[in-house]
Amino acid sequence: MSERLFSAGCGHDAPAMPLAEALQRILGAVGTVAARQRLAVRSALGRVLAESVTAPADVPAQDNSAMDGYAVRGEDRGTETLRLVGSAFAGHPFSGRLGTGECVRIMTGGVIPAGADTVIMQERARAEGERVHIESWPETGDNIRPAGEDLRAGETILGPGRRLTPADIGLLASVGRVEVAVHRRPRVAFFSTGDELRGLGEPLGPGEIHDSNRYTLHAMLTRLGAEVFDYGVVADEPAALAQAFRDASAEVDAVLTSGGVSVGEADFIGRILGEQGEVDFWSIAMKPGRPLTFGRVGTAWFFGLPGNPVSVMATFSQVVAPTLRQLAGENAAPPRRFRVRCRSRLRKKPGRMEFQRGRLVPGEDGTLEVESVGHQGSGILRSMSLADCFIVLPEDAGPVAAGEDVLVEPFDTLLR
Ligand SMILES: Nc1nc2c(c(=O)[nH]1)N[C@H]1C(S)=C(S)[C@@H](COP(=O)(O)OP(=O)(O)OC[C@H]3O[C@@H](n4cnc5c(N)ncnc54)[C@H](O)[C@@H]3O)O[C@H]1N2
Ligand code: MOO
Ligand SMILES: [Mg+2]
Repeated sequence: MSERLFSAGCGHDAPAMPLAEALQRILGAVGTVAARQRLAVRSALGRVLAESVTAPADVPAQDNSAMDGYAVRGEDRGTETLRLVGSAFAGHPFSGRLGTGECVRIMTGGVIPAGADTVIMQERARAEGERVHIESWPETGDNIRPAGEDLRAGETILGPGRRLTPADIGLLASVGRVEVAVHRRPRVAFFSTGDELRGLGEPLGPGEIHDSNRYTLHAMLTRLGAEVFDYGVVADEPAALAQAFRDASAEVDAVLTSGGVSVGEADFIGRILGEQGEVDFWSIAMKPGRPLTFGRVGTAWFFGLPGNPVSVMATFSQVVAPTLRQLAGENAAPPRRFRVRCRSRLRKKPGRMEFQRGRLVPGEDGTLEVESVGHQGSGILRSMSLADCFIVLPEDAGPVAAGEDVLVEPFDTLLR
């Protein structure tokens, strides 16, 4: 742990840190999981590439036909009848060379025979045995997909830090890649804290609730491709929490908890983190999510997420996800935010950057607009379920009147 990281911002009287500053601090401290492994291309979906991949040859390797029809010579343009001299089906090239007045039957994907430079689609021609009558000539060069049109030999097609998408998997296959080097997945342990929490299938006593945060966390971690270690529910008891901190931090890159980070008499996370590890900051100027706590325990990074279910999701998406993406070696872009008209009136007090839950809708003229999903309390998990974007309101902003522009951040695959 660097001196710099833990030299400032600690203590329960420190002011809430702006989100951007907190992120910069964390990302500056957290490196990348160095270990790599080689995986079969088929198994690499969602993994982060740890090498640069170049195309060993042009794709497609040869000029080929975009249509079923006849390969011809542009010089013969205007000739009404051509002589059929062979065929070029996909996988079965024509081995000869086209002479004056000749054509070759060709199928989509068939290699353009030597001498040919144009394909006439079969709807524009009529064959009678060896004679092919051309009804209308295209421009010379039409209906040909040139070699290297998709990829050029030597061209970098994917770079380190790329999280592989389905298209990338296909692209790798298209250049004949069998295996790729990827980063090891980040290992993340997590547990819920709270005497009131009951597991699924257990009846609820007075004042008890079902533990939902552990399920949301598991789901979001799964979307990020983390290797997860679920340590269950831990009671609001310092000794039990201290033990859980020790158990969970062994051999993982990060530990996440939910609950117990505020100032209540059963909120022990900050204290235990201080005893078992180090606290960097414990308050962030974001709503929901103010008491987000960050530090280090053993060799793992620690994130104490607030207990409120929406606070868990908001802090995870804004702070934990970028951190885990970086740990995983991903070259992640900052969140994409767009300015759109807001249909709803929004309550907001200056002080914290807010992540209100919204839904994107087409306006009267089809332009994008956003509306609030309603109740914005940080205990209203339904607001996340109904939403498809965050309405991002800056720290110093006040209320928003209906019809004003706001910034929206559409949910990506982490939250959808
Ligand atoms: N006097 C103050 N009180 C509070 C402040 C404050 O600044 N001063 N901040 C509020 C804010 S903002 C938040 S956010 C919460 C954070 O609370 P904790 O992280 O201490 O979480 P808990 O007190 O343990 O629980 C809060 C809330 O969430 C429910 N919860 C907890 N875990 C789960 C779970 N796994 N699944 C579902 N729901 C869970 C819990 O029952 C509570 O209702 O503090 C405010 N208070
Ligand atoms: O900061 Mo808290 O998450 O608003 O309820
Ligand atoms: Mg509390």
